[in-house]
Amino acid sequence: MRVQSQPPSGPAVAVEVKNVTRIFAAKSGEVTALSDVSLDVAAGEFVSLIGPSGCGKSTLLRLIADLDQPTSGTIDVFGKPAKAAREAQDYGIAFQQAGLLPWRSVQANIELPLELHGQGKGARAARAKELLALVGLSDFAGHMPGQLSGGMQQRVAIARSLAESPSLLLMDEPFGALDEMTRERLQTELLRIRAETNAAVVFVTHSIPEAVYLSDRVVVMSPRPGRVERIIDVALGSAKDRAEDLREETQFFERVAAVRDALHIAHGDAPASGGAKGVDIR
Ligand SMILES: Nc1ncnc2c1ncn2[C@@H]1O[C@H](COP(=O)(O)OP(=O)(O)OP(=O)(O)O)[C@@H](O)[C@H]1O
Repeated sequence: MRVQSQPPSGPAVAVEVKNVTRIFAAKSGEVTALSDVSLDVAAGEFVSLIGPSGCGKSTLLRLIADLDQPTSGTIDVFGKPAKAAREAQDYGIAFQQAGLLPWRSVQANIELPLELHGQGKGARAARAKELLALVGLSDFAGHMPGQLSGGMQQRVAIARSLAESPSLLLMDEPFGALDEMTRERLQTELLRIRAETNAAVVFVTHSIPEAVYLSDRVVVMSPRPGRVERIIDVALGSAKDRAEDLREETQFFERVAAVRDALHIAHGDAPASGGAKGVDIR
């Protein structure tokens, strides 16, 4: 199976967000979604963004993906401006809705980015085969998306985001619409995929346990206008050393409590005094 790792000579920083502010024009006046946000994500690092609803998590991810532009500040991806990184296909994207084309088979969906970028039929099919194996769907290449469960569709979307071996994955609540069991299974699968690909990941979630289980660092954002309130170093080992039983360990609960307290402080509550709006503290 082909795996991708950051070349030793490549930049050590995957994403560099510097003093980014994003102000939207709305009917009721201006909305400051992000205010002076700075954040670095190292090559190969998994960073989650968590914070109350409307604090600008998706906005920040969209800015990194160059789907939107900051009002002020700069964003570099692997040392290039976000626009150049998008043009160079340096990252893959997966969102909450799998976003598969219903009239194309699973394999054809995975091949789509390769097809759009002119890769030949044989090479595309070989890559799709590797990716189907990576996400555990080898037997479903010929199925149509509508014949798959939500969790399977999400795995297809992840396979598609990995098609061009990106060194960076941008994921906006990719498991948000799934039941708890499927969600936990896919989290473990994502850890495995990441251990194999060594891609950096920026991951938006509302779930504290999900953020802790997956991440090297958890970025806690303040209510709108979103700022980086605190960064929690999870320090629970590398992706390949994490497994289901981690969820039962004392250290895991300690990190969950640390993120929860940081969210309460960001929200202006006393620590551990009730939930921050829009964040799942289960
Ligand atoms: N295109 C837009 N035009 C106007 N306002 C916008 C636009 N996009 C986002 N906003 C506003 O910016 C703020 C941040 O939105 P964003 O979707 O980034 O938050 P979020 O933290 O991802 O929220 P949630 O957790 O609910 O998904 C919100 O107040 C939202 O209404």
